Amino acid sequence: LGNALRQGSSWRGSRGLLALLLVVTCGCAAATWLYVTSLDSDITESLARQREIISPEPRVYLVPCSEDYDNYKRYPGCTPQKCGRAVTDSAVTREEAQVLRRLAERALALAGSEGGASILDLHSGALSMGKQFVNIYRYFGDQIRDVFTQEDFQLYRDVRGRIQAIVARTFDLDPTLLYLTKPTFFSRINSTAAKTQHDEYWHPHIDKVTYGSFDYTSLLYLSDYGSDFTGGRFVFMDQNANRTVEPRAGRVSFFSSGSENLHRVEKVTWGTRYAITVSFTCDPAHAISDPTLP
Ligand SMILES: O=C(O)CCC(=O)C(=O)O
Ligand SMILES: [Fe+2]
Repeated sequence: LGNALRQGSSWRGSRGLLALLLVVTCGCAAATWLYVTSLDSDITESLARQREIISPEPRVYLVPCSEDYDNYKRYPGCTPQKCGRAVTDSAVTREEAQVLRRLAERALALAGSEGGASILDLHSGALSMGKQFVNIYRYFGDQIRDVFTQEDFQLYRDVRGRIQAIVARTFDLDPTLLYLTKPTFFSRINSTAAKTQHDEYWHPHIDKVTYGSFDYTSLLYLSDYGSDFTGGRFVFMDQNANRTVEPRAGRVSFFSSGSENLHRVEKVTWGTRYAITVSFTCDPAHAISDPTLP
């Protein structure tokens, strides 16, 4: 009997050991899974889909500010203290976006890059042509008045003002301490293979590093993802995930320009994508005035 009891208890003991082993194995598997998925940056979330309408309030996604801003002079009331991204479909109407898109089509039809990405900067007059740029005001002279009207410039100024107000409201800034800066430009992207570095729009970058004076970047989309073009989504590249914004005509996406907002644009696979990049600085020395016809 004593023997049988001893055997019984040792059997119970090894069953306990087996259960413990099972728990440890499952625990290890779960930890490994969590670790692997945390390394996997292929998780993609959408911040804004083309088919939804984000209105009246912007959809705001805050992230901690990077230390980038510490390397620059601080401008109270403007320098980012609140960082992140936001998307709104109520700042610019689809009709206004269409007017601006037609303007971009007319202007970029004058020339354009040989590769897939062309830009037009109304301030400097820079327009992609073949493998380089020309100054539209010099190159086309008075003819440029057939392409742009005073009303076009008025609409551009209006839209710029509305975007500035919404950036200021979202990030708790004084709107009068935010200035337009350069480059501010129209872009046209299609699936033609790149011919020069200027055509390589898809590289991950930080606007503050690429463009220096930027503190807040805004993008006004003039065409629709999925119907005017495919590919070409905007991607915020976060530590653990990619967060996309699908372009929609009239949609404004805006964000603080530091490394908290590393981003890229997917390659356009079909069709043509139009957008305007409107950038803001806190440094009055880098301010530019609204473009006007010469
Ligand atoms: O067109 C876009 O969606 C983004 C372009 C961009 O990243 C830039 O102009 O710096
Ligand atoms: Fe950018």
